[in-house]
Amino acid sequence: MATQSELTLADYTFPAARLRRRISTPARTPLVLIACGSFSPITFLHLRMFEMAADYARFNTQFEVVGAYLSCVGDAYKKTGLVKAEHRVNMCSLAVAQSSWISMDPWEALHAEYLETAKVLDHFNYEINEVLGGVETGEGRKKCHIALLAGADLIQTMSTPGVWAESDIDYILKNFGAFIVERTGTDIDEALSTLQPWKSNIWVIQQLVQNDISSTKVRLFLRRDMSIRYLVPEPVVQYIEEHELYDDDGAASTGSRSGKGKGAEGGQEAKPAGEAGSSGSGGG
Ligand SMILES: Nc1ncnc2c1ncn2[C@@H]1O[C@H](COP(=O)(O)OP(=O)(O)OP(=O)(O)O)[C@@H](O)[C@H]1O
Ligand SMILES: O=C(O)c1ccc[n+]([C@@H]2O[C@H](COP(=O)([O-])O)[C@@H](O)[C@H]2O)c1
Repeated sequence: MATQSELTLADYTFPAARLRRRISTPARTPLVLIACGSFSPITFLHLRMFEMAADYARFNTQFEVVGAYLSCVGDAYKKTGLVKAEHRVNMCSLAVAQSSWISMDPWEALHAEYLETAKVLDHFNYEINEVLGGVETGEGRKKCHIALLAGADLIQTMSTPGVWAESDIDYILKNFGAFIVERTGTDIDEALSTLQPWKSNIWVIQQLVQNDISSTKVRLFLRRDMSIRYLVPEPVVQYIEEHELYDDDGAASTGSRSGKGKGAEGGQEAKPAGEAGSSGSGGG
């Protein structure tokens, strides 16, 4: 497989190999889950989100999951702690290498400019429903429902003035909707309070085993020379070691300390590891 550093948009092809092209229950609506984020680095919780969402969809909705994608933000996002896109894409690819249904799509990360999430979801809709023509049901073809998969902190940022364009929130929640995984430190009711007009397109998933891993904590452990084993997949541990990522603040990173609505994590570095805050709006 070409590493992301060798890939350019010119030779990009949509990764469709793990997308199930035939639905097993024709009455159901095929669903593809898209997790957008920094993934700096990817953790087991990010992977676990897909499993939680698939269970939730199976037991509580009329959807049938036919595929799932990780999409890393590009370097222009310039969030604190963001290592270069090529590393994040490579780590995500390693993390899903053994998965039969989760893929890594480098398209967003290959862009030099920042791409809003609405555009990223449009890309998946185009590739899956327009180019590939959706999925076969046995009774004809059906378009897939493309949905955003995110943690509660991300949906909370939709209520934070200035982070998202109002028109994008409407566009995303009307046309795609979101599967939201509860997250320690985020009040889900509060996070959803301003999103009531779209509530029929927002599915909230309880974490039955509370898991508070965050990339921020993983980076903090690495800077303190502490183990991150069993917080992130082993090939990702090895990749981080090989490339000496996150050893110090800024090395191999995109360089900025602030980005689209994101602050520095310097304050957290001063705290003992156990007190490091959660990420996202709570402290990412
Ligand atoms: N522990 C968690 N519980 C629920 N959702 C999570 C958790 N960790 C990450 N997510 C979600 O995963 C997606 C990608 O997150 P992101 O890459 O920002 O990870 P993060 O751990 O929050 O990173 P950072 O600590 O750098 O802010 C987001 O939608 C985020 O809400
Ligand atoms: O599209 C937007 O306007 C927008 C505003 C804020 C955040 N996002 C996306 O939400 C994700 C947030 O990731 P993170 O790591 O900052 O929690 C990332 O994929 C961003 O591109 C997108």
